[in-house]
Amino acid sequence: MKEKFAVIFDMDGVIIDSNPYHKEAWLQFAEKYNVELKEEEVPEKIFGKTNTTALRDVFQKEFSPEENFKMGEEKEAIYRELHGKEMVPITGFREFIQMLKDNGIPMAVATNAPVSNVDFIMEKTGLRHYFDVVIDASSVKHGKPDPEIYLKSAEKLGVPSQHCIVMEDSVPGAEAGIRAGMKVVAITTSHSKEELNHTDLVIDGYEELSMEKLISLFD
Ligand SMILES: O=P(O)(O)OC[C@H]1O[C@@H](O)[C@H](O)[C@@H](O)[C@@H]1O
Repeated sequence: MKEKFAVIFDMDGVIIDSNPYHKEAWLQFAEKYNVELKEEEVPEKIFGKTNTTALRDVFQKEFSPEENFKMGEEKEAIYRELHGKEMVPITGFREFIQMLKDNGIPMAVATNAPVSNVDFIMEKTGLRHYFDVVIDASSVKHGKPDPEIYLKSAEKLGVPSQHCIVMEDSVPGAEAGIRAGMKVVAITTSHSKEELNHTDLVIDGYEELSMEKLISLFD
């Protein structure tokens, strides 16, 4: 691959290992509203989804945009309270993006999460300055698994989508990257290798990645 490539990161489960806290937050939220939500249902119903989709699937009804926003923010306040004190990037993540930066690789964050969580996580981890583009759920019409957020990120980075690598942990997120025509590397923070093995590469940790390995995805 002679041309420059770009890397677009999902946020939850890729930059920070947040899904255990999201799971607990959703269980508390559902209990408060007296809605049945079993722990084992959370990965499929919630991981990688927008709050609008998760609220619809958990409550089994459609909410107005205003209700989605209000209830979503209520759930996220529980999440931030639970995760805020101990938030650190996933082991090896900081070193990985430093390596990309040193090699002049453009980087973006594209997340189904609301902007309130993006701001909170970027501030807590101090990582925002690494990214040329940061896009949250409010900037697109259709969240992942629709490819819109990844296509928009590539456009903003000024890199053709076939020269982009997506880093994902969720099933809908990996689908969005594949549908965007990008290379997808999946990390097993939230799902098993088997659930992610339709991607280009599955890793258990960032220490498995090098510039050579990333370049070889385009061979
Ligand atoms: O697109 P990302 O970064 O995986 O984030 C989207 C969602 O990821 C999920 O895993 C969380 O439970 C959600 O609450 C969150 O909004």
